[in-house]
Amino acid sequence: MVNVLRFTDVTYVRDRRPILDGIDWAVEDSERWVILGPNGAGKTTLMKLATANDYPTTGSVEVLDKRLGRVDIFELRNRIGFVSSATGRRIPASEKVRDLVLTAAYGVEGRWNEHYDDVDVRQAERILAEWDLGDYVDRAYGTLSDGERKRALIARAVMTDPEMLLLDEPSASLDLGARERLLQMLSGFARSPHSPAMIMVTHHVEEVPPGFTHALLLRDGQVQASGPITEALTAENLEATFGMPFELTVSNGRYAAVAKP
Ligand SMILES: Nc1ncnc2c1ncn2[C@@H]1O[C@H](COP(=O)(O)OP(=O)(O)OP(=O)(O)O)[C@@H](O)[C@H]1O
Repeated sequence: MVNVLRFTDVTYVRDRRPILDGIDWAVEDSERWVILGPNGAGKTTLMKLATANDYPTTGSVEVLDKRLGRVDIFELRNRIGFVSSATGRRIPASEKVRDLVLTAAYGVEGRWNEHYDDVDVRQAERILAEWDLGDYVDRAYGTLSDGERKRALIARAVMTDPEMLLLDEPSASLDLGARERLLQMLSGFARSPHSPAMIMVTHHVEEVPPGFTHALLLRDGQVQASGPITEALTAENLEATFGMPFELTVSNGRYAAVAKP
């Protein structure tokens, strides 16, 4: 087991307000974490630190064994796969799907005049096929549906064989079918021993892919619960996190929560 992420007493303060407050959290390479919490709880801020896109105000964040503030963050970011709605907005609409994945190997968005090796082209096409986009390699990114775009962005994120894959609300805005399809694929990916550590932010327990092993529940910048998913993702912890009582059910690894009448 290798530690890919370690937060020690992390505080992140803006406008004199603690947005993250005393966070202790560690992730190992075999773990798949889901992060839940109400709007404004600090989930995106946590992601920014975990992807080396910002620094804590106090405390320490170690990403892939390197302490933020003492390491070249550009070298570190090459070892991390990250998908968020902001990532998608940076992709030119005319970008071919194959190039979208291929350019990840060179850390650029939008193909210019780079030369790519055949081996990279084949790898990009293989990954696209794995994410069910084998027939879309010559399509422009802007012509894809939301669900197809999400899968294309994940394919791009895994192209560089990252040691950690972070997904910020990958199912947001997807229709039921597209969401279920994505969840099935994420579930399969999560269960593969060859996959990197995974961390996924979501607003809904229904979107937790089976195979995810751990959960972190955040409220007002503080950890309400954290640990193996069966211990952390409980009705009691959801109530403490969202401030209302829930009935929580689990069936075939899928969670569902409704407010108690
Ligand atoms: N740079 C900043 N300056 C001031 N306030 C900030 C800054 N970044 C985040 N915040 C505030 O910190 C709080 C947490 O924001 P964050 O985006 O991390 O929450 P979140 O859990 O991801 O929310 P959501 O579920 O709505 O996406 C919010 O109240 C936000 O307005």
